[in-house]
Amino acid sequence: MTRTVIAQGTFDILHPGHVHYLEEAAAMGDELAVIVARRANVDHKEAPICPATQRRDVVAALESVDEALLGHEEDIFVPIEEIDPDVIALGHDQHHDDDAIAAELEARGIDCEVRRASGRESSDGDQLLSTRLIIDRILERRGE
Ligand SMILES: Cc1cc2nc3c(=O)[nH]c(=O)nc-3n(C[C@H](O)[C@H](O)[C@H](O)COP(=O)(O)O)c2cc1C
Ligand SMILES: Nc1ncnc2c1ncn2[C@@H]1O[C@H](COP(=O)(O)OP(=O)(O)OP(=O)(O)O)[C@@H](O)[C@H]1O
Repeated sequence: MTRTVIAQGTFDILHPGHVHYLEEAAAMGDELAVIVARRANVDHKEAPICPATQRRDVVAALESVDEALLGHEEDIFVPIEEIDPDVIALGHDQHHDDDAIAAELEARGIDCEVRRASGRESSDGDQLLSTRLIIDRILERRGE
């Protein structure tokens, strides 16, 4: 039986931390589907710069990704109900609570494991492994 894994995030400006996360998530099963967050749901940090369709299309082009789709505007569990995954791979720093997600899955009758991926650190101390760091560097270099 094919094991489907779900990963999710904003993926505004891609960097090797995203590549690491999605490769690790893909290795948790046979097929990886990635839910790309809608701008309206990115409320815990600055809103993304790139449009949602652009973020989805770039994620879809990665080798580890079988499918990338736009998230639901109001109910983040709707795509999960449709895909019915075997594993949800949370990112190492995603603010979601593992137990709360597991409880909601159970309440909706979705039999799915919740796992946490690992974080990738800069190998030479110089890499910019977060979208925020990349944007901060751009603003610094352009003298904003
Ligand atoms: C299981 C799961 C499903 C999600 N589904 C959606 C969704 O359908 N639509 C959406 O806009 N965001 C969805 N999200 C939320 C975003 O993917 C994301 O966590 C957040 O909005 C962006 O923050 P981040 O990139 O720091 O994780 C989901 C998150 C989780 C954990
Ligand atoms: N360095 C990293 N190592 C492993 N996973 C990462 C890394 N950076 C981001 N991710 C994961 O990628 C997914 C999408 O992350 P997101 O788009 O929020 O990127 P980000 O670079 O962390 O953004 P920001 O700097 O704005 O918080 C999340 O699940 C996150 O945990």
